[in-house]
Amino acid sequence: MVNPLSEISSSNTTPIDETTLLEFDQVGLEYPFEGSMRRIIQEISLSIRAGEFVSFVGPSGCGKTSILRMVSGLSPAPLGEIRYRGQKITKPMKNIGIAFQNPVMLPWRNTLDNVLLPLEVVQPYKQDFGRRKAEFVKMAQDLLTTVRLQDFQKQYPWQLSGGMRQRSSLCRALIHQPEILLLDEPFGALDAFTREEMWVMLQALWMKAKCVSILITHDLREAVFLSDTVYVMSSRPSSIIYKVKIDLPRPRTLDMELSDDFNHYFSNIRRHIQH
Ligand SMILES: Nc1ncnc2c1ncn2[C@@H]1O[C@H](COP(=O)(O)OP(=O)(O)OP(=O)(O)O)[C@@H](O)[C@H]1O
Repeated sequence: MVNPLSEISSSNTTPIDETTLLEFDQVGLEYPFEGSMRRIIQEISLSIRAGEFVSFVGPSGCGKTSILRMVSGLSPAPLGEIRYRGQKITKPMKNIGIAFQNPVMLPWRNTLDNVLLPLEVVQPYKQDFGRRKAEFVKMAQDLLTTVRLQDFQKQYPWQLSGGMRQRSSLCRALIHQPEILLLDEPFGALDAFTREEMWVMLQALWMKAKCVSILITHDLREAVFLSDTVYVMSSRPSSIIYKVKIDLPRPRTLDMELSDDFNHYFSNIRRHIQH
């Protein structure tokens, strides 16, 4: 059985940089609703280490997607602050990768060219694109190989399955080596078998990229499988009601889902959500 103290220990099996990359300091959120302001997030304070994989789970409408928007800087935190390397996030961040539930790929570009796209538009890669193209193609091919799409580089999005498109979009989100990867229910549209395959591939990508990953998901097994830390949010106005460190060794395998430890984590998280 899992030692219950592991839930408050800082043990982690992934060799990563221990420095804090992101800090949430009394972050709150409200939106206008029917003529007044409605509180969505009451207060969240937490910190995320460089290279950590965290998930947020909680009831619909508690503000999970809004957390990603605040971290991205597209909608900076209106109450309290989120700091990246000690600096308050006030504008869109440059070094993030994003993957959503429905990957948008350009239909006139093949898989390889879709993955390369960020390097054509994001500095400092953009200015060097012509000169370093062979190196960039190699980077894209390495990512595609990690998700077993090495034989589909020349296919167009409409020639790929939903799972393949999502794998390509994860490669595209990581090609510019972001420090933070934001994942908003990336596998929500996939069937259960494909989704589990995607967990394994995302884990492989993340272990190579060593970036912070923040996953929003309704799938508690997905959160346990992938995360170093799972945060459970209450309903609106929300706060963090439970934090658990997932002390399973990496790389995790799908067989681990059957283990007592895995199920202990899963049922504890589910119990806190039901509360
Ligand atoms: N731009 C906005 N203006 C007003 N209200 C908003 C805005 N964006 C989100 N909301 C409201 O804030 C609340 C939280 O939205 P958010 O999408 O962050 O929740 P969520 O936890 O991700 O939900 P779900 O699990 O259903 O995707 C919802 O009630 C939503 O209607």
